[in-house]
Formats: sequence, structure tokens, C-alpha cells
Amino acid sequence: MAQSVFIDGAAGTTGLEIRERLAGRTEFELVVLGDAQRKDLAARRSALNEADFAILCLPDDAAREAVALIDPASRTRVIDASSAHRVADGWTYGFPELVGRDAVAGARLVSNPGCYPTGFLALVAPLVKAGLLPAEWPYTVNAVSGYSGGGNALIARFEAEPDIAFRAYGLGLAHKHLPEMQAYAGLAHQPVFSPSVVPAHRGMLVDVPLPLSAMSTSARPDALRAELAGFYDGSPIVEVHADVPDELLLHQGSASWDGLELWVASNPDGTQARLVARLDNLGKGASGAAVQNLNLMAGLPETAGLGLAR
Ligand SMILES: NC(=O)C1=CN([C@@H]2O[C@H](COP(=O)(O)OP(=O)(O)OC[C@H]3O[C@@H](n4cnc5c(N)ncnc54)[C@H](OP(=O)(O)O)[C@@H]3O)[C@@H](O)[C@H]2O)C=CC1
Ligand SMILES: CC(=O)N[C@@H](CCC(=O)OP(=O)(O)O)C(=O)O
Repeated sequence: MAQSVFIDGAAGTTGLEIRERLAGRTEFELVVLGDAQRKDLAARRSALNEADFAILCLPDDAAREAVALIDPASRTRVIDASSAHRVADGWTYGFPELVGRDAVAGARLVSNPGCYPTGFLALVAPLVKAGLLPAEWPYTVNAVSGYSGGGNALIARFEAEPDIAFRAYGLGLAHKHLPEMQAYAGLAHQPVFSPSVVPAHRGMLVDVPLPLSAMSTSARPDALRAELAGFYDGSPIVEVHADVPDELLLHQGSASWDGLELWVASNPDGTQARLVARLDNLGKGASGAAVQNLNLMAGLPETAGLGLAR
């Protein structure tokens, strides 16, 4: 029998892309509230409590409200795409490659990772865990995102202001993704994070510069690449490239994609490296990750319904 999935926030950017990925899937029965009811508390309460799975595609406050509406005794299992519960007690961080597929499969409350942390953690967490990068190092993260990363509001802004060529932000150095980056990479310090937006709908690059010879671990770039390749060996979603091209591009017309690509670039003598991730902020960065987690929680193959062809 099909399991029911209620998407709270189904009219938003992330919610719509989850609907696209679930369309035509016979294992699930999709529950979506129409325009007149989608913000109605009573309608949401009953949908949240009647579903096998609730996927929250809401601003943080509305996600907290949704969780409070769910009776703890109900059978509903939750996947929260917001940043409200990413380091909260009782929640499983929905990054199966890092926390383990069984942990996600067995969880009742799963918090989807943020888009930038998906790139950062995919690169850094396995290397810190393996002792190849120091936990005490003050890491920096430079990243660019397509404007859909900011949801409907940023999409509307970039469409209304086509003259914007580049937007640096997060200048208060308190971005909401910092706690999860620190926690799940096991770092002593929060990274210094420089996010930015380019006039492309989707796609992102996350770049972590490493002065390897100044670090206590003195790892060689080849060792970093080999560790990542081994860590993600067999993954249908994460690819660690053996070769580094001269440039990495984002395209304005990119199609939706649920994979994640990783590179270790280095200088000729191997004293410096840049760890680089490329992903779709709405794919492995949000909606693709939510569907991967839903698949695991429902006992299905993790890539069902995902778009992984390039
Ligand atoms: N966009 C992305 O790339 C990523 C987004 N996320 C996270 O996913 C969540 C959703 O983001 P995104 O889809 O981009 O945002 P959008 O703004 O595009 O969509 C949010 C949706 O939630 C609805 N909503 C707001 N308040 C309520 C409420 N009280 N009850 C019911 N519905 C409500 C909005 O309706 P209305 O517009 O009418 O207010 C809108 O349809 C956010 O927490 C975001 O941070 C995570 C990773 C990546
Ligand atoms: C371009 C842009 O604005 N990006 C968003 C992050 C998108 C994301 O990952 O969403 P969460 O809020 O769920 O973490 C930002 O920086 O706030």
C-alpha cells in the first residue's frame, strides 16, 4: 500500500521540486493543501498528523510550528528542509553518506542539511574524521549559489533586478549554516564563510582553501583525494573526480540534478589545496536530499525518483 506524504509548504521552491521528484511514484500518495488551506492551522494540523511522512518546506518559524502541531504519539515521521532543527536534540542529520544510511532509515525526525553545508561537509567531514585535516584549524569557505537558494523572495528579486551581476552577502559573519558546518565536521571553530549569489537559477560551488604545509597534519593533496574517493566509493550520488579541470562552471540554464561532485585541486608542490564541491542547491542541496531521505525512511532504494543523469 502507498505511504502518504504531506508536503507542508508545497507551493514554495523546495516543495515544488519535491513534488516533481515524487510525481508518478506509486509507492507514495502525495497530500498537498490547496491555496485556500495551505496556511490554515487546522488543515495543516490534521494533514500533519494523518500522514506517514511530513516534509516541511517552510521558513524556520513555520517549521517549528509544524512540529509543535504534530502529536508525539502520532505515527508521522518528519523530514524538515529548514534550518530549524539541524543541530537540535532528538533529530537525525539527513546526510546519509555521513551519518549512515541506517541512522536515517530508522529515524522519526530527520533534518535535511543546508545547501552550502552539503558541499562543505561532504569535503571536510571525512578528512577531519580520518585525521588528514586538523579539527582545530580555522577553516574558510567561499561559495556561490544560484538565486533559487534564497527561495521565492530571492528569485523574485533577481528576476526584477536583472542588472545584478554578483551578490556577496553574509557580511555579518553569522550565517545560519555555521552551526551545522562546525558540528558535523567536528571542528573546534566555526568556519569563516563567504557566501554569494550569481544570476543563475540553480547550482552552487563550495570552495575550501587549505594551506596544507601550515597545518599540523601536513597531508598531501593525493592523500586527501584518495581518502575522499574511498569514503564515497560505490555512492550513486557522490562522485570524487580524479582529475581537476582548468575551470569549473555554473550555467544559467542548468537542469535540475541530484548528484554531488567533489574535487581536490592543488599547487605543483602540493603545499596548498582547494577542496571544491559542485551541486544543485535544489538537488542534493534540498529537494533531492529530502527525497533520498524519504526513500531510505520508507525502506526503498535511496536513488528512486532522483535525477542523476548528466
Ligand atoms: N531554496 C533552496 O535552495 C533551499 C531551501 N531550503 C530551506 O527550505 C525551506 C523552504 O525554502 P524555499 O522553498 O526556498 O522557500 P520559499 O519561500 O520558496 O517557499 C516557502 C513556502 O512556505 C510557505 N509558507 C510560509 N509560511 C507558511 C506557514 N506558516 N504555513 C504554511 N506555509 C507557509 C510559503 O508561502 P508564501 O510564499 O505564500 O508565504 C512558501 O510557499 C526554507 O527553510 C529554506 O531555508 C533548504 C535548502 C536549500
Ligand atoms: C542563496 C541563498 O540565499 N541561500 C540561502 C541558503 C539556502 C539553504 O540552504 O537553505 P536553508 O535555509 O534551509 O539552510 C541562504 O544563504 O540563506
